[in-house]
Amino acid sequence: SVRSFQSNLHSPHYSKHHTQATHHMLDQKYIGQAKCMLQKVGSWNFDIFLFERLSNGNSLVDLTFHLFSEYGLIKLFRLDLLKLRRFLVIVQEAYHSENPYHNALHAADVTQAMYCYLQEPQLSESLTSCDILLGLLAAATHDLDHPGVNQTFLINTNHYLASLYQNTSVLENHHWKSAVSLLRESGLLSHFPSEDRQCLETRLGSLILATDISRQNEYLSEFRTRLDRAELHMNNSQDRHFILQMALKCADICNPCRPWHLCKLWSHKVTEEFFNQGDIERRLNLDVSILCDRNSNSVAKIQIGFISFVVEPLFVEWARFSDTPLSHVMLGHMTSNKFNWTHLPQKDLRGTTQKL
Ligand SMILES: Nc1ncnc2c1ncn2[C@@H]1O[C@@H]2COP(=O)(O)O[C@H]2[C@H]1O
Ligand SMILES: [Zn+2]
Repeated sequence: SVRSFQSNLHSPHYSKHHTQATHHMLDQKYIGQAKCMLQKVGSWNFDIFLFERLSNGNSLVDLTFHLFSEYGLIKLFRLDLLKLRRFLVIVQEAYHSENPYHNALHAADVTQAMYCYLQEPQLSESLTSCDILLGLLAAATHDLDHPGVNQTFLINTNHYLASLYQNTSVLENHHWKSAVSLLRESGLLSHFPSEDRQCLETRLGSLILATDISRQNEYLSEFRTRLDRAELHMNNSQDRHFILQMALKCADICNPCRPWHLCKLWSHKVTEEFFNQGDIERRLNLDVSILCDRNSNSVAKIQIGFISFVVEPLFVEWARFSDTPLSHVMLGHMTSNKFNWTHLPQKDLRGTTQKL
């Protein structure tokens, strides 16, 4: 179980005096434990931080590759194993490891959450293999080459991406276009008929663009309306695509719905990235963006606002659509995490990762 890996990690075997050979054996041991963790990849408690350390920083590659094989997508779409691995490696490397939050680990976390949602009865009973392929691809690539600053910053500093995409969904357009170039560069889908490839690239864009958080209200009111009118039919391909968009949106902001120790780590990472941007803005004499001022914000304050105004409204609708044990677990964590941010003493709010 996951617990036994954790205790292994603290075992006294790992001392400075080990030989090359013992290090190799330890590597093997970690790889074995990472493999073992993948047996529980569908668990909402999956500890992606632990998996990242056991897989030596390759969580996005290893996790996505595992899901592709588990779904039989490799055989079904006649994917070349080497091309697939190479594609996943260039995707992982195109994330900026120096970003505290928008790095390959966030992409791996979103992919794992997406997998959990794809397994929900409403989806698993209706999605086609093509839908699943797209859902996983979109999750893995949705923040590709993220610069660690937001759209406002790019606009205010006259970044070329802002003018290229005319100040609208600047980052999401860039993530999409980057994903498409890596797909083409890897040749992963080069054996597909060109209409199929075209369709896949377009749908990929529509999924990634849905993660633009500034457009959340549009997606949410459409979701609400269609739920009210019982208008979502999973045998309709457009409705399935809409649900994939909503699932990806949920996966992207699900970190406040994870168990407390995971939620806390993500919150500190995202805040660190916001505050870094604020520091740069201050240095450049720009207005410091609302959530980015470390002098007037705290992690807890940001989380309480984010949960109340962004996460809760989305997950409440999702739970209407997919009224399952998982949805209840997520809402339960969300509520108790919000309670913790509101009531726990300062010393219990710090984020820590245990070391190998
Ligand atoms: N725990 C969190 N607290 C505050 N903002 C968050 C949190 N998680 C995600 N976000 C924001 O939600 C956004 C979703 O899209 P992005 O991943 O581009 O960028 C994300 C952050 O800006
Ligand atoms: Zn994201």
